[in-house]
Amino acid sequence: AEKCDLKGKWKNELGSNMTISETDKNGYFLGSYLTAVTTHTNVEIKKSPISGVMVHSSQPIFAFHVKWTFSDSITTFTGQCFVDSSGERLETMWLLKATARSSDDNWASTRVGSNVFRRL
Ligand SMILES: CC(=O)N1C(=O)N[C@@H]2[C@H](CCCCC(=O)O)SC[C@@H]21
Repeated sequence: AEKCDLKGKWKNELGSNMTISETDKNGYFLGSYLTAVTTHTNVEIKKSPISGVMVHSSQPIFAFHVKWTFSDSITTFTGQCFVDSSGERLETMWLLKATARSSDDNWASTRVGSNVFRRL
């Protein structure tokens, strides 16, 4: 299969954009994420740091987390980079953990979803 490279700029169908850096020889990478959406009202959305790891291969699997700079929450993404007829795409699933006031409220503090990113 052709090589799918994580490095570069990606966008998803929500309009969120992310940039992923070079991966080092151990597969670690950094980046930044600008989300188009948030559950928080009256916050200014800002770029947030990505740190992640991938397995070197032609269609690499990866995992990364985003520590949101404008809310007390973290999203972890897990996925794989594929090459198809229309180019490269990242197929991901994510978990968003928001800070709960107490363990009683914790049941409502994790969101899950899936998402596809294409090259910007
Ligand atoms: C790719 C995808 O589905 N998502 C995306 O691009 N933005 C939203 C979430 C943004 C969370 C911001 C902080 C917060 O509201 O707590 S992470 C999963 C979802």
